[in-house]
Amino acid sequence: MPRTSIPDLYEAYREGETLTMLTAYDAPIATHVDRGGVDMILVGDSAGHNHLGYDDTLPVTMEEALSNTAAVDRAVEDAMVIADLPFGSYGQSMETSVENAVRFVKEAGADAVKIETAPHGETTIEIVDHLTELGIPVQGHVGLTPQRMNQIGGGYVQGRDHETSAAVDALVETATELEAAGAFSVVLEAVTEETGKAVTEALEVPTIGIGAGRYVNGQVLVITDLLGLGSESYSLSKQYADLDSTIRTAVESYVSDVENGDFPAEENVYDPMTD
Ligand SMILES: Nc1nc(=O)c2c([nH]1)NC[C@@H]1CN(c3ccc(C(=O)N[C@@H](CCC(=O)O)C(=O)O)cc3)CN21
Ligand SMILES: CC(C)C(=O)C(=O)O
Ligand SMILES: [Mg+2]
Repeated sequence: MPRTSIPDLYEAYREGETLTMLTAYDAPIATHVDRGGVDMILVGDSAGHNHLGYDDTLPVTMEEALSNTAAVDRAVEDAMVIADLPFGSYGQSMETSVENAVRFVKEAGADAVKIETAPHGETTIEIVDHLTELGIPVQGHVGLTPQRMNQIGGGYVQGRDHETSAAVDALVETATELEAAGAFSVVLEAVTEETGKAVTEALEVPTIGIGAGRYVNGQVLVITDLLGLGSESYSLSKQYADLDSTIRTAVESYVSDVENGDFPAEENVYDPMTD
């Protein structure tokens, strides 16, 4: 069975199914995310802080993002694999933007790419248009766009002052422009529920929310938040497991077993060769 395609996604969406997406940065986690049944796996540039130990997403390089995507690609059978284009890998010229996006498809096995767009960001909207024409499906991303954190200044909810504000109008217009440029769906990050609803109503393609309330067409979370693995807790998220304590307890038990001489035990020791 081939992986989930754009038509498969649209069919599920038309049938009223709420779409599911999670991030993954490596093969073992991607295996569980895939077999667990999500529609889309995003190899997020949130790997920066959640996988690679950086402070945020900005330092993530092409090579790191390609390596993460290839690892996820090798593990995934069913879900659509979307590569998040890292900061600086698109936007400086159409040529390098296309070249870099193509590498995710050709070298790393991505089925689609995702690009962040600032309010009315003409440059990235044009890139979405070009990539779509070349056969690379593009997911848009508006609202809080962490690659612009140096401008935004922190984890601030975007376009908060209700439907009347210019900020919300700009979000709706930008998402509409992304759809017109060919984006197959649009991620909405950290916006009020009213904004999420307004953008979703304005678009025909599905909206995927993270901290965008209930009236969107799909949800995405960062996998390490969901697993309780080395991340802060955010009110937009939900923690379904506590891997931090599971892993810490396992490591401490190993250390004390070795120190106490309880590991290796008899069953962990090889017998001599017998004839
Ligand atoms: N691991 C991880 N998971 C995430 O979900 C996540 C990140 N990292 N990094 C940044 C983005 C943006 N996120 C967030 C998180 C909280 C607010 C929030 O509650 N903002 C408050 C202000 C908080 C403040 O004063 O700093 C607001 O009212 O705008 C917004 C966006 C979560 N996101
Ligand atoms: C949170 C999602 C949408 C993302 O862009 C990421 O994980 O990098
Ligand atoms: Mg991202």
